[in-house]
Amino acid sequence: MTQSTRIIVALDFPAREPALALVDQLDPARCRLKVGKELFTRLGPDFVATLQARGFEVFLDLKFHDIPNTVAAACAAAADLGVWMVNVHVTGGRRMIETTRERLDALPKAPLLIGVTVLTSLDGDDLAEVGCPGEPVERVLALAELGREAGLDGIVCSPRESAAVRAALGEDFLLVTPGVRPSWAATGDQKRVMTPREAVAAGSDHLVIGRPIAAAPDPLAALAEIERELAG
Ligand SMILES: O=c1ccn([C@@H]2O[C@H](COP(=O)(O)O)[C@@H](O)[C@H]2O)c(=O)[nH]1
Repeated sequence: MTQSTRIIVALDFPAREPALALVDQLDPARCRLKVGKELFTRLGPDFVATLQARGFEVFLDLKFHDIPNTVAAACAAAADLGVWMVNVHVTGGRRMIETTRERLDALPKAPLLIGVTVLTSLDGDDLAEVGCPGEPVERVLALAELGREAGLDGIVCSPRESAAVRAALGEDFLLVTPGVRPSWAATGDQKRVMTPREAVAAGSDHLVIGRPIAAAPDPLAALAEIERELAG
């Protein structure tokens, strides 16, 4: 993987026009694209096809969390869109993940299946408030182990947990990390963050980066700056 293809640009936009204004400046050789809840709810599968027609691999970030039959069917529907990666919440449980794995394995071509562990917008206090006391890293590790046993290709975690998950689960497990903030970017609602360079050094495979690029006055310059930082 080149440093550039590590980058997944999050297209968190309210409409097609501003999203495409950014996409038209990007190059599939330099990044993949993430379509999340906002854009998919507004524009649906057609927009995914528009991005694919421009040569981009798409991470469909809908974070499915439901009963096993429903999530497996939703991920099969995502596979029909030809997306590169799809995700579920690990807290949906072992059977939900196993059922989805089996459903995807029966298809001729399946996306990578990854699981969200602890949202990068949460810290220890937030977790305690929802009944999960303890350090985020402990919970991420437990969910990562469950997810791998159940058949996930990798997890979504913060780069702050990447080194611990790598040490526990080895190299053959994808670590997809949002919560990436170059030193010059605002943290916003993210609580567990690292810079792009720190994230890769910690073992992250893919860096999901939204606002530091999308909301920058010059998004292409922001992407180039991140690529420079990764190239060292
Ligand atoms: O734990 C998670 C899981 C998903 N995300 C998504 O990643 C991007 C991050 O965008 P930024 O603008 O770089 O903060 C966004 O689409 C989230 O939905 C996450 O941040 N944390």
